[in-house]
Amino acid sequence: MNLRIYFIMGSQNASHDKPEAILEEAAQAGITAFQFREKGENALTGEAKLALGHRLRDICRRYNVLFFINDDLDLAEPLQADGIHVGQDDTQLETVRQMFPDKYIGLSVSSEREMNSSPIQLADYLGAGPVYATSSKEDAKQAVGTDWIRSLKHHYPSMPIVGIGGITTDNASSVISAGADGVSVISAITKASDIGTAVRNL
Ligand SMILES: Cc1ncc(COP(=O)(O)OP(=O)(O)O)c(N)n1
Ligand SMILES: Cc1ncsc1CCOP(=O)(O)O
Ligand SMILES: [Mg+2]
Repeated sequence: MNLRIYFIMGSQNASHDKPEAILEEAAQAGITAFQFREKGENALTGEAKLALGHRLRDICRRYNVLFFINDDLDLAEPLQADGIHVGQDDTQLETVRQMFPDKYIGLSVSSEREMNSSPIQLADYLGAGPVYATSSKEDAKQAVGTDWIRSLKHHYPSMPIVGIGGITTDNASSVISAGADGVSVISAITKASDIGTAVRNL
């Protein structure tokens, strides 16, 4: 499971181009994982969401990029997702693991309290953040900094961790130096003037 450059996007993040075009360019440039996160005020629902999911899934398959779905467990089978990402307010990790014993499952963990109350060993990786301030998530928690990655890695040395939130080509190396196995980004790619360069710099 290669989470080194983990790109997240839904149609709400693709203001200047089609999500398919953005993902194709990012995949060509070397992202290793992708999460379909269709969320927020103008997010697609129902058939339109599923159809976009299928198109993005196909791109990931062509480039050998891992395909994750965010929150919406109903998409996992129809889109033949490699994995699912859930947070603390989503379906409980125990339930997700029971439903999908063979898929990768990621869990968001933002604090010591969340860490202590989560069945961490049921996860395949942890999403740690927001590391820095972000404007891509309306209900984002307070930024936790790279110290949180250090602390999580200390408690779970063999659990893969990706940093998320406000990560850019300038600060990604600090996230990796703190112990993360990968960086997870939305705007560093969707808002880049040159997506290929952004991915390669990440
Ligand atoms: C890789 C990764 N890490 C963290 C998150 C955040 O998940 P969550 O806290 O459930 O928030 P939403 O993304 O659902 O708004 C993530 N999606 N991916
Ligand atoms: C989904 C999510 N979870 C925590 S921060 C965040 C948004 C990350 O977006 P960006 O990379 O643009 O800061
Ligand atoms: Mg969630």
